Amino acid sequence: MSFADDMRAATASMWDAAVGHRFVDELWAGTVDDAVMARYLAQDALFLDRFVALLGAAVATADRTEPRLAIARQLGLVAGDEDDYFGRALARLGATGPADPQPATQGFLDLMDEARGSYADALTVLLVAEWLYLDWASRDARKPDDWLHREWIDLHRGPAFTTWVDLLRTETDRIARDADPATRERMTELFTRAVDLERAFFDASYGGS
Ligand SMILES: Cc1ncc(CO)c(N)n1
Repeated sequence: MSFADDMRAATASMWDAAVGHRFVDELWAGTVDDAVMARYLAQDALFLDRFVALLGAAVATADRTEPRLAIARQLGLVAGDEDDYFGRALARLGATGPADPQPATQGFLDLMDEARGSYADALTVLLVAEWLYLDWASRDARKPDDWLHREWIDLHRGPAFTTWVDLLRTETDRIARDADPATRERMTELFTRAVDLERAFFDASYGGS
């Protein structure tokens, strides 16, 4: 197994708890309560801001042109199409102004700030965020009718998004292959923290932390 696969296998129970979360089930069914969706998206708007900074750090620290350009293109999509969804979704849900970060969100902001220091660290956190979302969004099921739910699924699935996650996985494996044991250990620690936070982030949408 590759390094990325090993890290995922090591976190399987928490990974599966996030991918199979009640929020994901309700999103697919189109039954997420508007208050839950509003809480989730308001927190995710805070996440997205720092996620764009993390993508920028990966653009800056990549050691090859090809991945640097691929990451830059994805940064453009997040700052474009995805930001457009947020604007429409939060307006429809009546969200006013930026939210205060809940503990899971703050945990992610801190993790992303830490991970900006090196390509290895940035890649690892990007990989979890995108791979785990690809996983829950790739269910083979009928999509919900309401654009609020359907578009959030569509932003995280399909051939282009799958290619993007493949690149993150390939890059993570390449960097880990050449890295010293301390770096690999640090990558594993960041990966595990990120998976835990993904689960906690979904929980928080229901008023937990
Ligand atoms: C919390 C969270 N994790 C991952 C993604 C997708 O990158 C997102 N939008 N929000």
